[in-house]
Amino acid sequence: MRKVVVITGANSGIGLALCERLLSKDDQIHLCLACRNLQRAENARTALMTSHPSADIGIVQIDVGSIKSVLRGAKELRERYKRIDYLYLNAGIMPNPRISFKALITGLFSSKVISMFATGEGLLTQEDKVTEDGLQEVFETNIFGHFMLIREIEPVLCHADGPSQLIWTSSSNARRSAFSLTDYQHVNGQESYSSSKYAMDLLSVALNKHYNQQGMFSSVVCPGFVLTNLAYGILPQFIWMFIMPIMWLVRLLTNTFTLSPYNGAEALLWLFGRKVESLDSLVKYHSCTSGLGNNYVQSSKMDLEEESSDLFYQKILDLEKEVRKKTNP
Ligand SMILES: NC(=O)C1=CN([C@@H]2O[C@H](COP(=O)(O)OP(=O)(O)OC[C@H]3O[C@@H](n4cnc5c(N)ncnc54)[C@H](OP(=O)(O)O)[C@@H]3O)[C@@H](O)[C@H]2O)C=CC1
Ligand SMILES: CC(C)=CCC[C@@H](C)[C@H]1CC[C@H]2C3=C(CC[C@]12C)[C@@]1(C)CCC(=O)C[C@@H]1CC3
Repeated sequence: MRKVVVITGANSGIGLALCERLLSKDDQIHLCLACRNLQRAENARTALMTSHPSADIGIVQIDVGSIKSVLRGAKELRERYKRIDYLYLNAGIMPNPRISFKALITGLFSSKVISMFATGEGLLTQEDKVTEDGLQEVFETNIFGHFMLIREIEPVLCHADGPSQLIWTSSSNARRSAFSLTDYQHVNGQESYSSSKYAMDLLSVALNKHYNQQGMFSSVVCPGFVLTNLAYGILPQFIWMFIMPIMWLVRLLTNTFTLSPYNGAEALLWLFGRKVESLDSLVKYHSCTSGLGNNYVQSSKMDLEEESSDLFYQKILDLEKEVRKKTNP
């Protein structure tokens, strides 16, 4: 039977590169592009069909920043598939990013220069807003919409006849100090992206604890720094192209400058087909590119305590209840 692979945010960047690479690895899969914009999804399908003419590709419209859309999309997935083998939770935003050039210049002459390039720590702030659902946009898009999606399609994800895998696109920018259990949506602060990506680590650990026995396994990936639409929101594309030689030099310092979506998708692809017994819930998988341009996967321990993961899980379950009450009074 064909393996069913659903990917959110599949129409561009790392998501689209992952689709290309999955089809090259296994042309027998059924790929489902879960995107918010149908025209962009169609364009992505056309591009994928050009390179893989016999590919089996479906589309489902899901805006993970809208509960209504998630519920509608999830219903469609439940009706369309008996089982989903892989769910890549990849869609993500970093709205209105601002670089602190002062921090960048200071960082260049400090001992933290390598970690600054690897994680972007201290260099970026964002401006978040409240969605129609009354949630912080970054939290809802990067985390909560995806969580609701998982909950809604649980019946097709959890089965006795073989495991299913959830694979989150997190970030090296995920930082414990940007996250607070008392402000898990990051209402107060300007690092909503970093906070949401840290929340992803906490959630993945909790999902493993609650769902492994039901056959569902969750992993977290850091794709490194990749030049995609997300990066073009930070600086225009022509500036990135202009400083490309500098970025290749930075690659000599840190293997996290993967730069191309193809390279960034390395760890996401590596997890496809991996035996779930070999995965460690408390580990993140990083796409890495060496100075010579070779790709490989590295793992690192998550910076968390299981107790915080449990507490966050309880909070997200409470929020789910609240949101469901509002949606279906
Ligand atoms: N670029 C980088 O350096 C890094 C990126 N990441 C993460 O990788 C993931 C992919 O981003 P990347 O490929 O870089 O950037 P892109 O902007 O190219 O891709 C983001 C994808 O997410 C989709 N998306 C955004 N908001 C929503 C929404 N509300 N509902 C459904 N889909 C949505 C976008 O759709 P649309 O085209 O309609 O906007 C797009 O397909 C993100 O989670 C990002 O945080 C992590 C580490 C580094
Ligand atoms: C000379 C040069 C390379 C300048 C660029 C400086 C910064 C704009 C980048 C250095 C590290 C980058 C980075 C990200 C954004 C751009 C930088 C801060 C991310 C935060 C983008 C989104 C992620 O998920 C992680 C990235 C980590 C590294």
